[in-house]
Amino acid sequence: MAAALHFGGVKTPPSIAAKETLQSQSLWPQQLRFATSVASRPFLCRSFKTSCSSRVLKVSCEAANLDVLEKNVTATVNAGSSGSQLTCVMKFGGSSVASSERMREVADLILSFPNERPVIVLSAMGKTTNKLLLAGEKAVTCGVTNVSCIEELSFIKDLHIRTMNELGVDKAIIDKHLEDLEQLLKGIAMMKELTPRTRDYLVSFGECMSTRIFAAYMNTLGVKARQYDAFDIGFITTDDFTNADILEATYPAVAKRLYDDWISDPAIPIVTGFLGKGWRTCAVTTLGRGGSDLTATTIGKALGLREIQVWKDVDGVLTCDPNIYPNAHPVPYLTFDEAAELAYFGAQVLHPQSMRPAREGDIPVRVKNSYNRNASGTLITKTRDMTKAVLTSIVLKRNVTTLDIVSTRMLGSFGFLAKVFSIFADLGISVDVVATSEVSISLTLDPSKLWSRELIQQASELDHVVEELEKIAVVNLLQKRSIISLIGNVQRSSLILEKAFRVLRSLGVNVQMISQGASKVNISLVVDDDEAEQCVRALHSAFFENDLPELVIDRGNGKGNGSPSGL
Ligand SMILES: Nc1ncnc2c1ncn2[C@@H]1O[C@H](COP(=O)(O)OP(=O)(O)O)[C@@H](O)[C@H]1O
Ligand SMILES: N[C@@H](CC(=O)OP(=O)(O)O)C(=O)O
Repeated sequence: MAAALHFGGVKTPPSIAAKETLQSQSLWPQQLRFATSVASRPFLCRSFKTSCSSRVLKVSCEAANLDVLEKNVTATVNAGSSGSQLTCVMKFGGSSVASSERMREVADLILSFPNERPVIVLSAMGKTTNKLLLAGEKAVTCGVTNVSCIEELSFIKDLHIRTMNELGVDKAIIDKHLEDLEQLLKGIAMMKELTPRTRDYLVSFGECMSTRIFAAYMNTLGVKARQYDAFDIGFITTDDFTNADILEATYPAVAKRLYDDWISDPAIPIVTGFLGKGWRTCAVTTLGRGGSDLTATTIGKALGLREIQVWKDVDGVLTCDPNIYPNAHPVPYLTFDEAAELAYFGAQVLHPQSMRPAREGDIPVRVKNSYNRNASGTLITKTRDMTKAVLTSIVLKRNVTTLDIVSTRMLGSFGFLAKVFSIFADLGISVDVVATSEVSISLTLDPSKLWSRELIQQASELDHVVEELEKIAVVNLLQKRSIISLIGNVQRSSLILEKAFRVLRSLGVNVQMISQGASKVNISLVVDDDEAEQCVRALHSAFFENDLPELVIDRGNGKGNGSPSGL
């Protein structure tokens, strides 16, 4: 296998000390509201402006027919005072709103920021999405008459009804959803199939119900709140069911709808996370698992808000997955690039695409713990002071397939690389990590793209990839691999690699591939799945607890004997 390392120069990002100082003085400083220019976000009339004019894309979507009308719309924002605009997004994930008790806590948390006028984004309660998917799968085989006995359906009904009872809200608000959900499951049972499109419609019930319950609860507290289904307020997506992308038309549409409503009748918007509307089909789509983070950052960008807060069940982005290493600790600052890389390479804490809107809108993202609101969390911004940074976080992506492709020299090097990548493009398979020489390529395939397909389809797609590649190369397909990503200051790559390899060598682990991404914040190492967790734990100890193994001598068995030598 050929592995290529490319260590390019990295510019030291300017310090964000000024912004950080403001934020440390007061958690959500008013001053930052005016930090970015209105001109850079033409749709918005922020601060003291009383009206603004902008070109808005109006999308009307009717039965597989998309009309995109460009219209000059004058949105009049009669703010009255600087204090009346929406200020931030607060997103609460499933773990934050898992029960009535949690919903009370979240309402209290929101109200503990009296200077904020937030847009709230909610996920489905607890593990509702998983339960809905399981119920759907059971419905395929259980027969129509047995649908009402599906355990997960009963669980979902009980959870939501109990929550409404305990919160004292009118149960009628989700009666129709519970009825429709059961009907849908009967439809699936009758058809004996669960298509990706139906799957998305099925899981949408989770967010549609949690937001209705929460908005009703806020109203009972005397706080005016208004529920929104994202697919009704302009979240326009591709029709890639289960993993849809947000289209540009979303930003002006969402901004117009939320601002118009806010101006004419102010009420805290409570928006369903995770959901959209396919631009061709007009059917409900989802943004991929964990997609409510992306909903939050999209709204933040659309409205040009001061800050996007994502409230989780951990004290921020941690130095590694706490399920692998319970002593992982919070990372106080990250750049959008670091966070994106971390999310893309498998850290469940953020949706892989969620940093894009925040970066484009240059809106800080704060990851906080709704169970421990005083923890300072992680602040994600465009730049940060990297002078002292070495490693920020270690991320593990399991169950990866790697391919070693060596040219049979039927093509020149240009033709070879182009042909290889065109095969992946034609099959719609994303590649994660790549290392190349002139005549060979080692790469890993993005498992999330394969997960969304049926197992049988995955297997035949892999066969097909290999078959195509074998026309020009010798191919070696290796499964059950893991990517360990070292996210940090790759300007210190030699230091990072020296330390990392010392740790891996002490474990007797051979790295099968190594690559540094173009983002310059990530070094990826590919190892066997069954060695990966042990490696992450040892790397964490070495980098974050200074528990570095002694230098070792290789005695020919690849394991070393623990006695120091110059590496
Ligand atoms: N590097 C990491 N930092 C923080 N949490 C992580 C990390 N890697 C994995 N996790 C997991 O991500 C979970 C939070 O993400 P998620 O479940 O999507 O939150 P929510 O449902 O609240 O949006 C944590 O409970 C933790 O187990
Ligand atoms: N409920 C969806 C969307 C989401 O973002 O959830 P969470 O915020 O709990 O990760 C899911 O489980 O994927």
